Amino acid sequence: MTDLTIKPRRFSASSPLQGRIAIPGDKSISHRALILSALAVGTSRVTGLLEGHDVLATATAMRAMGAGIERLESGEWVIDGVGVGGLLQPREALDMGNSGTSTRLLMGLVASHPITATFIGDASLSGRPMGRVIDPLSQMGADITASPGANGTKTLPLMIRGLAPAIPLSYRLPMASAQVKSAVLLAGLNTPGITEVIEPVPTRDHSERMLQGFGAELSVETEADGTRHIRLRGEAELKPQIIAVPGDPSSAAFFIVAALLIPGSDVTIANVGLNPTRAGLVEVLQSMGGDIELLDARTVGGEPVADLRVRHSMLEGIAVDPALAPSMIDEFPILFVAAALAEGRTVTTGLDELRVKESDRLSVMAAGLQAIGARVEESADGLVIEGTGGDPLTGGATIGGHLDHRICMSFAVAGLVSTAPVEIDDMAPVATSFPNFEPLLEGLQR
Ligand SMILES: O=C(O)C1=C[C@@H](OP(=O)(O)O)[C@@H](O)[C@H](O)C1
Ligand SMILES: C=C(OP(=O)(O)O)C(=O)O
Repeated sequence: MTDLTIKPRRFSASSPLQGRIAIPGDKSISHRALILSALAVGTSRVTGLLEGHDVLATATAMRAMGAGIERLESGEWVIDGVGVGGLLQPREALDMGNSGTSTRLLMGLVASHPITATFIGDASLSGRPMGRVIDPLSQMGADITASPGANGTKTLPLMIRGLAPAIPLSYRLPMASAQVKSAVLLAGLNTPGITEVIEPVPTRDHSERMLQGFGAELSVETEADGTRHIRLRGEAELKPQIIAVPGDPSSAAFFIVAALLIPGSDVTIANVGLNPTRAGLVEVLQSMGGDIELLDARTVGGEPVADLRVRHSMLEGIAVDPALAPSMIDEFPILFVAAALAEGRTVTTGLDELRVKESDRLSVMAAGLQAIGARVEESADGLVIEGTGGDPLTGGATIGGHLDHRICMSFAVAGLVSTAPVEIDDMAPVATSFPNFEPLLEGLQR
């Protein structure tokens, strides 16, 4: 799984980007398509599956727990499910690579099956907090032994012994996290009675949509203040499905921002997922003055999708509403690059969660942007950025990618709008979510 070849790359001031591209499948939806297909009774087919390392880690782990998972051709996969309750004891440790989503969702599955699994991962993943899933899953009866991390956190490697039947739980999320929500719901699938997740701040709802699509009894009730109560009836029988995975808005984000920033650009990005719980970046960039046109809005695989036409625009700084953060949580690194070239000041707050992603995305972005000439200040929960008003950044520095795909791609885009080249020490992590990022970029440069 882990490719140890280091790929240093240099990104230089770019000619206009022009043309049409299709980006790979959505990472969140791809994980869930594999997991739920593997738990259905019968054969499911998935098209447009993201074949990034993170999703492949989920596929390998589900195979190790008994599912039949086969790749027919690019993006097209067939999955023979074992049925809810039918997961087998994996013989070896499950290697989650760099993927937080794989780890937390699969921990949820194991928690309510009568099996024991060990989870391991790379250096980045092994530093990330797992207490957030260990707490609710332990309340459901799972027995979990984790490694001690920095500041009292619980981390990988960890071992989880599931309990079947598990104890149904009503759990109020202490942080806005779709991974924690999904871990509890997936544990609830093989648990008698009703498992409830109470979500004060809405996060991506792909698990809810797809569970309903597979025939699980799941309801969502929203209070006047927006708090969502998601209730799932356990011991569900999932029916196999045919799933078309839409393009990943989090991958599209790099091309949207590159096209907005590079003069003369006019790019159409086909088939971009625009689920409202994911579309915050488009809204923010449009309110900064970005020319992003939604074409042919339609539904693919139960998710809203459109083609996006993006043209070079002068952006204006903005105070980003922290309530939008969950709907663009993975897009802040590239938004910071956009803000660095906007006219005036951009202020972001409420972003503590960025500190526990593949890297501490607030401090890594602040330091990297400063190194290439941007004016950035880091606060406890956000960045304040004074833009150049469209002038290029200085560039001329080497940026550490910190095993974080989104950091690598954000600074690649920054290199395209810098006077001197920006070197990324290792672009290999990009293969976790967007294996063809570089060829797609080269194909658009005129
Ligand atoms: O559920 C998911 O598929 C994801 C949820 C988010 O993480 P959190 O739940 O930690 O916010 C996001 O950052 C990640 O890339 C994918
Ligand atoms: C945070 C991310 O992924 P994960 O948590 O699955 O590692 C991401 O893709 O930006």
